[in-house]
Amino acid sequence: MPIKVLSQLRLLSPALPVSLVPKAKHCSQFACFRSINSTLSLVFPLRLHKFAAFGTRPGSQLGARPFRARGAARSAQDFGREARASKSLIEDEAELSDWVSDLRTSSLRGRQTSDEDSDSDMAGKRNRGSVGGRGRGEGAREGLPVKRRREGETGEYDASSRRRVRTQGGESFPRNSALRGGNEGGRFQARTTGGRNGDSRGRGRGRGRGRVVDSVFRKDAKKGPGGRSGFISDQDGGGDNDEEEMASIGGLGDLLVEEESDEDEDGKEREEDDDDSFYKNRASSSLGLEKQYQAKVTPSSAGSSDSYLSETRFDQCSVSPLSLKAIKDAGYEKMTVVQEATLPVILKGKDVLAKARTGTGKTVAFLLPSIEVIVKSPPADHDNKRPPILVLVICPTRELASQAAAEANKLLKYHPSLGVQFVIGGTRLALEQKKMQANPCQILVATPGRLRDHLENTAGFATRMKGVKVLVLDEADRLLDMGFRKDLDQIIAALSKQRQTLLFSATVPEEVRQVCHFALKRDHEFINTVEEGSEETHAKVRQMHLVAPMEKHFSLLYALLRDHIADNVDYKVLVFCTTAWVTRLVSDFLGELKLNVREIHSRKAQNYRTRVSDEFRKSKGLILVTSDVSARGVDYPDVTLVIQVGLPAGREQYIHRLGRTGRKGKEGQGILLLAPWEEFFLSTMKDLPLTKASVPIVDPETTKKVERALSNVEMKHKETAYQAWLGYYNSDKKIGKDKAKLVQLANDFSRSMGLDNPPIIPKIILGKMGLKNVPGLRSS
Ligand SMILES: Nc1ncnc2c1ncn2[C@@H]1O[C@H](COP(=O)(O)OP(=O)(O)OP(=O)(O)O)[C@@H](O)[C@H]1O
Repeated sequence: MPIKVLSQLRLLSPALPVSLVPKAKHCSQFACFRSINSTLSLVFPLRLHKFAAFGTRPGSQLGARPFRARGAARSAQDFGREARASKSLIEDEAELSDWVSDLRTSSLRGRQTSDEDSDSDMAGKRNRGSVGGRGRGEGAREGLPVKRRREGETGEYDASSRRRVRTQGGESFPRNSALRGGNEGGRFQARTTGGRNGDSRGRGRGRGRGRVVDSVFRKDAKKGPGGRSGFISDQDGGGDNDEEEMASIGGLGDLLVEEESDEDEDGKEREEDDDDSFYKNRASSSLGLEKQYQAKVTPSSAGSSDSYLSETRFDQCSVSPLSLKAIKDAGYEKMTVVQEATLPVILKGKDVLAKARTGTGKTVAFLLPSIEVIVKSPPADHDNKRPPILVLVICPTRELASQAAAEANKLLKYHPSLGVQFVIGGTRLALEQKKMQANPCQILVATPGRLRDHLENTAGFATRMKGVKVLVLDEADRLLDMGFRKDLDQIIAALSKQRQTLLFSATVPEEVRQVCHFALKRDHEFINTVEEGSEETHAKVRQMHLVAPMEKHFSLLYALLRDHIADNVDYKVLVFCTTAWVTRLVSDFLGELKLNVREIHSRKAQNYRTRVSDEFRKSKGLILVTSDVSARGVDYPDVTLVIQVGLPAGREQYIHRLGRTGRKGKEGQGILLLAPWEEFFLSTMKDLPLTKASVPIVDPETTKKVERALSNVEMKHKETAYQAWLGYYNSDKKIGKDKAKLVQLANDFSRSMGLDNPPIIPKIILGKMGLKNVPGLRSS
């Protein structure tokens, strides 16, 4: 009884201290919870895995080398004692979803818990990019109503605010095509923030802290520190190649709220706006002393406008010989531009916010100096049982955490006393706890939700966290959006204020730049390697859009792929779809057309996703149809084409998805396939070099083939795709506000799959979507 179920959950909402939670596990109404959970997972396909206190934790993660104690005991307050106040479940929908999940996990089905998150669907809700709300990651869930939205999530907002960039003099102006000029000078902008407010941002390019980067490197190189020697045998920290869609997602709280009135929903929005203004106020005060400076890369690195490597070699920098040895083994000789720009600043101990294009080596850019900080810092006194974590890297996805840990392992190859470990959602907390106890490492890579779990539930962990010298937020804009902020608040509160903080991302929207100041010191430096007036995307990636009626999308997609395959023997294509279920549908469809295709999304079991991800990384001649689980950070080499079908979650998400091709200075191609009513999205990307794609030929024979393929796709898959499609676009303010029109469009989508009669949707779901009694829908 879903309504009853929701009311039962609501009964639990006023305050649910963690300590009370385990009792739920032994609740006599276990069967009832199981049914709650299965109903909820059907209706709200959330990722449900985190709430450790409610039951067994799934999965595992890999540790690496042990921590070598270097001193005596050191005390710190246990975070547990400062644990969060009890709160409403509605306030923290992700945790509620996790709790529900754990009930399911503990259910009599005896299912392998490590697959839990595959049951959740993160992809049903439009995720408006980095300033999006709780529906982060791959979006949120299939077929869900998503009412709670923040102003910052709208395309219009993105359009106006995103394109505000600073001139050398610090004034803001809209970026437009006239300002694009490549980076003939090969220069990047590096600025500091930290003080001045408002419009009088002061000094112009080249003034203030101006300096020439290569001279800095030469100077620094003379200092070259020594290092320890030895070979590390234990490399397991990087081996777990899990996929993370997001540490947690929003939604259930939304739904509970939605069940009530619009006023409630508005109230929720106001609550979040209040959060925003709190951070923005803090942010603007930290912007008061803003300074700017310009740095220059060496002339030779200025060659191509898209050059990702600088002329500076790692051995010209102040890097320890053992790190240099590892860098050499990894095959890196010259630094990438972002590495060159950030290394000396980080080594000086500054907080840094860095922006650099996708695939340009940001991971090494933050890992290498972090390792150097540890190597150079004197041994501290500490509790041998609870040795401090010295570097903490927080990533928004499991995949990224795993990649970063693997990269760290490469760099630590010759540092025998240093190790890396990663902790990620969707895995068994207890196992992580054991591994951390047995093998405490100095570097920890984590997803935010899981990190918070450890803070709250792992003995001594909070004490270890107090030792963090360097905090890295990878994909900073994503991490600092509303969805992760609560987790981050708690995490940051648990860290020492003496730490150094580094924020890296390919996209740093202005509003996030402001919000992010809560994590950084006032005198931090903003190092932007994307030249003013140039695009955030790679010049070598040809970007095109194709606007066509929805009924043609399947044929056009097939024709685009067919043509691309014909022209590229070593084709490697990513097809991004709006939701997990739409991803499955498209994959089925392309499979029916005998294309070599794989699918990856949050509905797939973790081990399958890991396997497919690995296969795609290594393969050529393969198409990977994917939801936004692959949008950020995933380093698939040599992707020749990225196709995005339907509205991306936002401008930033478009850029990150596109960034899966053209990595490391390579060429690539991107095509955005939209319906005419989605064309408005292009206005948010006017400063990007998108051109109109030529429409591929779809002859009658191809049309027939496509129709046949669609008719072979399982009906159930079409039904779920229809529902997911409806949920996704329903959450878009622009499209979702006119429900009748939305349903018309959904029915067009249904027809495009070959279903003239749209699939039936259960009334309860329609109610949740706010679509009850909307003409054109069929309900049961
Ligand atoms: N100095 C270097 N020289 C050559 N290759 C490098 C260097 N530094 C990093 N790389 C490689 O470049 C690739 C891209 O790096 P990475 O994934 O860190 O990019 P990124 O900027 O974080 O991308 P995204 O924004 O998509 O997350 C990786 O395969 C990495 O091993």
